[in-house]
Amino acid sequence: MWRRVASLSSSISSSFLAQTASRLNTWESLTTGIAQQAKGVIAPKEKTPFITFVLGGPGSGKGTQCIKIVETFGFAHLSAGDLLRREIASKSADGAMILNTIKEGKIVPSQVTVKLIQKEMELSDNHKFLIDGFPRTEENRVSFEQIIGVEPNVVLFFDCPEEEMVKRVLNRNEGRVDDNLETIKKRLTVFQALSLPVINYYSEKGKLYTIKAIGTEDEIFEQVRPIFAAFEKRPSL
Ligand SMILES: Nc1ncnc2c1ncn2[C@@H]1O[C@H](COP(=O)(O)OP(=O)(O)O)[C@@H](O)[C@H]1O
Ligand SMILES: O=c1ccn([C@@H]2O[C@H](COP(=O)(O)OP(=O)(O)O)[C@@H](O)[C@H]2O)c(=O)[nH]1
Ligand SMILES: [Mg+2]
Repeated sequence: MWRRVASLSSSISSSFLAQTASRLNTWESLTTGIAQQAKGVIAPKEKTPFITFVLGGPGSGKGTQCIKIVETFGFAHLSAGDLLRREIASKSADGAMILNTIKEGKIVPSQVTVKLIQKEMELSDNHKFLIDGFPRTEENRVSFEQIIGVEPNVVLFFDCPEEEMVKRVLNRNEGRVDDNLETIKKRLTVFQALSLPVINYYSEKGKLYTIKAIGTEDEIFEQVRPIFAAFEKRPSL
């Protein structure tokens, strides 16, 4: 519970802790639990987070495959889109802006999305995260790195033909304001222009795993499974 660590840390006035925390980046200061250990409240050091970004166009099957990854490998699933829709439903200050942005198929300002993701990560007891549908732009990516202070271990790209994505989204039937032909066209343009550069960035970094996202859900998962199975053998996961 990284949020609890953070709040305890702020209540400790020792200059050693203050100096140490300021030298650490945000993530480290949240995760090391220095403050708690100094007080003897806890506790073992938290595990290093293992972060997977799940990318792909609208309807490529990100959410569907995330459910299977959670079931098989025990990750926490953080869907950026779901977090934003929750903000709309809760009528928060940003709700109206988020709704308009989603209707237009555009991208919500990075700070808003990263803050929501950060909150969920802090609240989670898990150290393995699937971040679904984020980052969608280079600006999103940089903002995550700056605010959270870590990079993903793995980036999955569900590569699906546009025609198939459109068909799936129009049949999704979840009552979403953006599941209509007009918005899908805009989202596909945004995906090509803003999201593909992020995918290329991770490809160049050697972190990208491309999945051919056509076939049955189970067939697609058989491409995903070995990726995490290999990481499970390593001490980092
Ligand atoms: N392999 C598949 N074949 C056919 N339909 C699929 C497949 N995977 C997912 N779907 C369906 O397509 C729609 C979009 O899938 P979803 O997981 O929501 O995609 P995304 O999160 O990438 O937008 C959903 O209705 C889902 O049930
Ligand atoms: O990091 C994100 C994730 C989502 N969205 C907005 O939320 C919409 C729906 O995203 P979601 O991931 O739920 O869609 P999916 O790709 O799963 O269909 C996107 O089109 C964007 O308008 C955003 O602005 N930033
Ligand atoms: Mg989705």
